[in-house]
Amino acid sequence: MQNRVITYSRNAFLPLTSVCRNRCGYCTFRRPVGEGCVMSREEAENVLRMGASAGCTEALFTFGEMPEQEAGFIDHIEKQGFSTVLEYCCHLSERAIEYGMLPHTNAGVLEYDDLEWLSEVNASMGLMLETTAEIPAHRNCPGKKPEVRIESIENAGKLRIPFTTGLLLGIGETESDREDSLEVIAGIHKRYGHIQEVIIQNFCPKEGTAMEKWPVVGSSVICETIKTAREILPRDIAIQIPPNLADASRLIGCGVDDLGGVSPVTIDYVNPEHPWPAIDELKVIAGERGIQERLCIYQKYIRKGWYPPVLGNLIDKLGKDIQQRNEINSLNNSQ
Ligand SMILES: O=c1nc2n(C[C@H](O)[C@H](O)[C@H](O)CO)c3cc(O)ccc3cc-2c(=O)[nH]1
Ligand SMILES: C[C@H]1O[C@@H](n2cnc3c(N)ncnc32)[C@H](O)[C@@H]1O
Ligand code: MET
Ligand code: SF4
Repeated sequence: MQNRVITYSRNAFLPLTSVCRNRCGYCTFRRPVGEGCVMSREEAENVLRMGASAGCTEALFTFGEMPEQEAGFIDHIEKQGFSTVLEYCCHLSERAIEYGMLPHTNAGVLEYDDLEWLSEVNASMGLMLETTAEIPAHRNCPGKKPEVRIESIENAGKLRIPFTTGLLLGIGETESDREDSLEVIAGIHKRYGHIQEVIIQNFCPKEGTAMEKWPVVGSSVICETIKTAREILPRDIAIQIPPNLADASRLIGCGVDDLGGVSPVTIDYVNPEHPWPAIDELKVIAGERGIQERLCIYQKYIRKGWYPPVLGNLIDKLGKDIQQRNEINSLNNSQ
């Protein structure tokens, strides 16, 4: 995997709701229940339309965890014509498929049954483990308890959902906690075989949060963690870093395989102060390894047929589309 080409996915980011039952000390994405706390159908359709015309292959649904547990939320979701955010997500996933994009959902922790029916319209799903350590940043976060996250990731394995997980670095964990978190992910993958990528994401302090002045981890810690991840994780798991948060060109040499989802039509709503590099810049970051587009479901899982029947034709078509684009790009490079 070390010398394989660097990959990325072209996506359109839809933050369906900012309401969340957790209170992570590092997060500015979360907002209280109020006007505009649910993305309207019109806004969502706009992002899907723009994404499709920009050649995106993935619709990324990321939002607050179990928002229905927050008082007054139901009124806001009902205004869009749904009784839960997952019903809304399911509807928009179907719309995304009609627009020609593969849905990938990161909704936080989900109940087994919810995971099961949402997976019927998703090509892949994700949930960051964050860390196996009990840390103050996760006080008042029922969904960030390590055992709760681990169970959810295992459930995705039982359901054969191609899965993205990862670590958030510098939130109060120690070096040995990072090793422990990676061992846990490796162990889950050995049992279920569904982890396609692990994100090594560095925490970025945000103004107005409890962790505004919290020290950040430097590139050397990120690099060490990537190397440790490469040692601990099975070879078939890709290591992803977000190119808008870290010094990606330097970290490539540490064992990175992938630059994750990059959205040409929206900002990164979780890290709005960090714009993504332009798609042309990804080529510079990847250097001699070269850069190629991938789908949100990796080849291995396409071959195994780990996707719902409704996605068969679209996966086939998009696979051919990106193959053609990748060939044209590599031809241009060799001229
Ligand atoms: O733009 C972002 N994309 C995030 N993504 C998107 C991700 O980079 C891509 O959608 C996947 O690589 C799938 O192609 C996540 C996906 C997950 O499943 C879990 C966590 C994340 C976290 C982020 C994030 O913080 N910012
Ligand atoms: C969607 C993912 O975004 C990450 N996330 C949440 N807040 C921050 C932040 N301040 N800096 C970096 N990553 C963050 C978490 O790991 C979450 O699971
Ligand atoms: N709320 C979910 C989680 O933290 C996904 C998005 S975070 C902005 O797991
Ligand atoms: S990081 Fe996710 S779970 Fe934590 S408060 Fe923000 S939206 Fe909620």
